[in-house]
Amino acid sequence: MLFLARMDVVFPESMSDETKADFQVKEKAYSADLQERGIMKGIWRVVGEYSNYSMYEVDDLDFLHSVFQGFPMFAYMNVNVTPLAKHPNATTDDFFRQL
Ligand SMILES: O=C(O)CC1=CCC(=O)O1
Repeated sequence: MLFLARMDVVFPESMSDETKADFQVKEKAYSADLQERGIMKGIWRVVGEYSNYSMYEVDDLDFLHSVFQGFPMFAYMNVNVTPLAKHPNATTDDFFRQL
């Protein structure tokens, strides 16, 4: 099953630049691992915002939740998830293989 997530990152104003940078390094490594494992199918920056859209292919909602909870920035993110079904007009079953 495919899921689209929007993540909005909100760091507290009191957080230092060093701490933010440390979170960003850890987030990048965690994200790269998810992509290598084929769990995260892609991630895109929302232009002009500290937000992303990312896509996940998983069979289990509890597992998806654990994936989100594992993000180092999880405590500082608002996550909205949309499940995606096949559109009747889609010309392929595997969009990502086209990329
Ligand atoms: O959008 C960001 O920079 C935060 C983030 C969440 C997952 C990821 O890889 O980065």
